[in-house]
Amino acid sequence: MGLQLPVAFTTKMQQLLGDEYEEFLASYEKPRYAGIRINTLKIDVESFRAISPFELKPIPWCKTGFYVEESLKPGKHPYYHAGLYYIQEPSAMAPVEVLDVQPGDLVLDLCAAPGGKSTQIAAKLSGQGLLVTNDISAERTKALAKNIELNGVRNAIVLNETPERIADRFPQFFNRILIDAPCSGEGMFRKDEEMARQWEKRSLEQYTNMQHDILHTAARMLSPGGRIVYSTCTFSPEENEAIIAGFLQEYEDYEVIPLPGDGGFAPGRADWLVQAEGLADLTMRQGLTAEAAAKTDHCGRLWPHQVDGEGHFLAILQHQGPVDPSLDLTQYVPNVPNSNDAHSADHAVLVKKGKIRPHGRAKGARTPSKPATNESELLAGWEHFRDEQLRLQPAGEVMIYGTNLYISPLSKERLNGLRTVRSGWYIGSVKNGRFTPAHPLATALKPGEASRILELSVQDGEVVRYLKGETLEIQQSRISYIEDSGPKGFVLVTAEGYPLGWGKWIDGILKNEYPAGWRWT
Ligand SMILES: C[S@@+](CC[C@H](N)C(=O)[O-])C[C@H]1O[C@@H](n2cnc3c(N)ncnc32)[C@H](O)[C@@H]1O
Repeated sequence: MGLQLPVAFTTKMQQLLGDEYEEFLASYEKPRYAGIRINTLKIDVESFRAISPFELKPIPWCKTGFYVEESLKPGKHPYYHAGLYYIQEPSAMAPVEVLDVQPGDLVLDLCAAPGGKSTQIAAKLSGQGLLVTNDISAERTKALAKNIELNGVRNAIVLNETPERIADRFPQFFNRILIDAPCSGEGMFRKDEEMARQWEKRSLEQYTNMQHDILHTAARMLSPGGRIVYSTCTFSPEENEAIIAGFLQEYEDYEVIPLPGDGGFAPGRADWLVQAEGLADLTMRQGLTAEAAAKTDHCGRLWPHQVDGEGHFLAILQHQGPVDPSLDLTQYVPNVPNSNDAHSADHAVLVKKGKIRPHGRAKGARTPSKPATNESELLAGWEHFRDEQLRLQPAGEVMIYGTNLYISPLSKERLNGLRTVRSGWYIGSVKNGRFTPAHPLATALKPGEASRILELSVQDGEVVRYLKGETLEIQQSRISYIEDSGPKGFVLVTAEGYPLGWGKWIDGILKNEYPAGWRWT
């Protein structure tokens, strides 16, 4: 075997799995599985299937997930850069599927970086409601924010906070909470050999303490009748069933509800808590009752020797409510219109080359002549740009931080004092007194929402040149624009109709506005 598994790990798994162990061990000889999840904020599954550059094999527990051949490098396709799909380990798609997110929900993803599950939640919210996505690591929230933006999410707030500080601000607020807990990562050994090397150096107790604290703090933030999904990518019962049993013992108004039967989930291993040799003392040490331990049978596991995936643990913790009928979730969140609906290539061709009809433009709007210096001038800069360049009236509060503008699904007061990486949809900033649209404004737009569009073809290499940051020669006839905006100025650049970013067109030249940190390398 190429991969060196830690001896203490294999000994423990042999003890736990008994007869199943050889099969489990043999799974490490198989290649790892790669998956993509279609981002339904940008394209529906059938439309993607029609244009997919890869052969797609469905993942049983996720309707939008597909196995793909890793050697085809899905991260190196323009459609990835257009946010049409997210590359995600197949088992990792399971927790959000059972979180049961509906458009309009108030969702917290507490341990979210780099954002695989957050982007999946955002797709399920379909632009309505709120996603608060958080990670304690400042470094990792950079990737989280980027993935939120690449995937065209408008209604997310990205935090870099401790769960306690969020709980102080949002008591009983969210009706869905995901805890994809930090863990010893035993299910990652095949994907990342470094995890196997690190495993022995880390203390299990350090993880279980963290997991306990995160779950108990999350319970403070759940509204009555809401749901928490707890997941890990590790096999150890200490980090899984034992955490859930301890929680159930303390919180009698929760139950673990069974996982759907069609996803390939194996049951939780309550028996490991009460019977397995060497673990009996664990239950005793944690004072777990046999009754609480037994309830963890309803948890679920994806095993690498039973399904095509690296493995995961998940538990649905349902609060018994009752849901307060006076609790109207929308009272917290201004009604951000659902302009993130999935759109197909048909929508993309609605905009034809050349002039297009004006829509929603404020007549007589003028470019502000002086540099913007105060909040009302910053706002006026945005409004002018919106009326001139966009066909969109987004609801939600425009928040100003320094010279940066966001449209946020929450009021500024709610976020005061919290380390906020993104306070909503980043729409632009003011540079040299002029409003400049932000890159995430472009990535979350639909082609029909921009007044000036350039469609590049994926086939002829032009898209890649744009993604590399090159200046392109583009004839005027290729720019589509509304009648009175003219062809000059900011252009929404698309890959066959799917937005990539901004360019600035003047006299046959497209100046590239694709951000340096995002470029194709
Ligand atoms: C398994 S990873 C999350 C993966 C992510 N859910 C995804 O799907 O892309 C666990 C994350 O928890 C974060 N973390 C660790 N301790 C935390 C804490 N106390 N509060 C919040 N996040 C924490 C880590 O920085 C790490 O990014």
